[in-house]
Amino acid sequence: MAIEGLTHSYGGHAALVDVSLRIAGGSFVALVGASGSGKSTLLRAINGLVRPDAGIVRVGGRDVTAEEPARLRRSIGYVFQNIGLFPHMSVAENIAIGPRLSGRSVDVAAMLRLVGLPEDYGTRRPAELSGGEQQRVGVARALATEARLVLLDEPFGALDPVTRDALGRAYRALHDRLGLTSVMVTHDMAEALLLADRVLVMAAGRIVADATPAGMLAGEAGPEAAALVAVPARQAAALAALAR
Ligand SMILES: Nc1ncnc2c1ncn2[C@@H]1O[C@H](COP(=O)(O)OP(=O)(O)OP(=O)(O)O)[C@@H](O)[C@H]1O
Repeated sequence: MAIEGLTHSYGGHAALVDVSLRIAGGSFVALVGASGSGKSTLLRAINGLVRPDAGIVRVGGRDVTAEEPARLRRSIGYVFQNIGLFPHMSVAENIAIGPRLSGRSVDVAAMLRLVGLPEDYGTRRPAELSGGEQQRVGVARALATEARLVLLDEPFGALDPVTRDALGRAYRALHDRLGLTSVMVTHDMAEALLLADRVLVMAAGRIVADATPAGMLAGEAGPEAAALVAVPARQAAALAALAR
């Protein structure tokens, strides 16, 4: 995926300022930065939920800013915090809805197995699942579209730390197995460092750091990144000292 000169304002407020970026197919990119720095706007400009004022987004060589948003969203997976499952539909219907809109059928049982849920969950309503299970359904729904690019906006943010860790690692394994390209917004720098191949830091609508997790930890990515990395690094050191 390639982004060139992406710029967007809400009213007079600049949310994205001339963002250019290349993301290699198969990579797992984490997007971090302070609240309001433009992370969600960047994701939403990629899948057409936000029409940028200027700039180009190319996915697989085609300019998606020119595409019809509904169609685009059926080819790019999107997983977000409060996943927005339809409460009156069964889990199976929720998973099948995207493909159905494109006139395709989907093997719901296979999708449930893929995200580690029992097949008989298909008949349940979302309210009959835990938050973590609902989030797994959200991942299954995104992947049922056969999307190979998946955007995740704080996907595990509302979960307890144990479930969050398990789901993050399970998603990373799926990413590797299916050869996905994933872009994940997270507020948790430790999660970004542990899951991603590459970490981007945003501030005031711009990308201010871009490095591998190892590069971030080595202090190669500049002051904004160093400040964010200092927190989990200090916590890890403190925990290691406690365990001694
Ligand atoms: N629909 C909107 N209308 C007006 N302003 C908006 C809208 N959406 C976002 N903004 C503003 O644009 C800026 C970037 O918002 P965005 O949601 O992209 O940030 P973010 O980095 O994802 O924040 P957070 O981490 O809090 O989710 C913020 O200042 C926000 O207030």
